[in-house]
Amino acid sequence: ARLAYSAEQISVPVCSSLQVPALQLHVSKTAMRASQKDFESALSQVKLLKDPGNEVKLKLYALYKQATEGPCNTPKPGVFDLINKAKWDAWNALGSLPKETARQNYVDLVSGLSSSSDSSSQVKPEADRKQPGYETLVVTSEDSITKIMMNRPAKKNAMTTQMYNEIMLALKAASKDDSAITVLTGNGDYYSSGNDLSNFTDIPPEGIEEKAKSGAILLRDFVDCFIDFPKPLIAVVNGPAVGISVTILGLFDTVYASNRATFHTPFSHLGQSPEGCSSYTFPKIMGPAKAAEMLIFGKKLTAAEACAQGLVTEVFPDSTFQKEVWTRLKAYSKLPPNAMRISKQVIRNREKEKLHAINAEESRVLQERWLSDECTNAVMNFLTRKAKL
Ligand SMILES: CCCC/C=C/CC(=O)SCCNC(=O)CCNC(=O)[C@H](O)C(C)(C)COP(=O)(O)OP(=O)(O)OC[C@H]1O[C@@H](n2cnc3c(N)ncnc32)[C@H](O)[C@@H]1OP(=O)(O)O
Repeated sequence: ARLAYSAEQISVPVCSSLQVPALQLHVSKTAMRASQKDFESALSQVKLLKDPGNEVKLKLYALYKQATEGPCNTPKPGVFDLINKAKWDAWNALGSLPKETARQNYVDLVSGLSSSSDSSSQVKPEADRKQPGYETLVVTSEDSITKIMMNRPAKKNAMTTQMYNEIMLALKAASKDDSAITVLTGNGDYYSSGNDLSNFTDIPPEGIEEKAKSGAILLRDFVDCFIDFPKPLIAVVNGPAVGISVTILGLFDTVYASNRATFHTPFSHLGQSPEGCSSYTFPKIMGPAKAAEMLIFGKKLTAAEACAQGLVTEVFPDSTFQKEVWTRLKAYSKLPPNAMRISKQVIRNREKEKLHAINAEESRVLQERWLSDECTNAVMNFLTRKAKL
């Protein structure tokens, strides 16, 4: 019955009944002087508030009636007269609360609503809402959404070692914050061009084997964070996506893409092999033949193709992408957070152990690939391509 009330259905009777001349208030003289002015000002203030929701409106209605007429004195409406019954119930629940107390409670409630609506209407610029401590990301939390935005637009959001570490930190923080959903997206024209190939040039004194080993540990830890992430995780793919930024999409709950986005995993071209659990999630999502074309032959998919194959949830025109996606996400973020988390667990939990084992195996294989001539030559080709031009 509660869900059947629209804000409009409730607000008309509640607000119209608030428009009662102050002289009709029967209160004691001392209390009148002290709080009638406050009460009257609360009555005016309430009309300026943003819709506070049906529950609060019922409270306001009940306190108003109690303050002006005393305890509930009308017959109980019939069971099918849902709105009037809810209003009657709210008023009747106040029992014999004195009029003065009801009036004071009304004033306090309106004052609380005014201050909270004042602070929520002050929209701070993104720079002020930005969480500190990240150099390669912009992390913000609002409207129950934590947004993790990769922020190396000049490098097409290529993922450096620092960015992998910061994404892990941001995901761990988001898993514990009070947001309902978490979003990964990219700043600029790319979602991400995948692993930053210059990661391969930073060889420690212990040698290339050590580099491959630490890379495999980093990769495994990074992908584990996605496997274990407890809340709904949404990718907002604002542009082309390459390599690991594509493969981990199989671990997201929802993937929204601009029609400018493409999906490309050129592992063989780079002498490498699949990661991000894609060797398991891609065949499961799109069937083994389509998965092989992407993961072995590096076929680049358009957003529409990726959607047809189940990797992408929905594609939006680039011109309205941000507006449409964020409107939808804001609506989703208002759903009960525990229910969403539990639904995600029910959907994902039985696969977790398997995914961790697959991640470990893919990381082990890649560690060897990174030491191969095929990989070294491909990376050198990319890093020296401009010099050759
Ligand atoms: C430890 C975990 C390891 C996990 C392993 C994951 C595997 C993968 O992710 S494989 C995929 C690796 N990525 C690529 O192969 C993409 C390489 N980049 C490109 O092919 C092109 O840059 C592009 C097609 C993405 C964009 O081409 P476009 O001509 O439009 O722009 P550029 O001038 O090339 O790029 C601008 C700028 O950004 C640099 N850059 C872009 N992507 C990368 C990258 N992945 N690694 C390093 N640097 C990248 C590019 O060099 C340019 O830099 P400069 O302006 O300084 O020249």
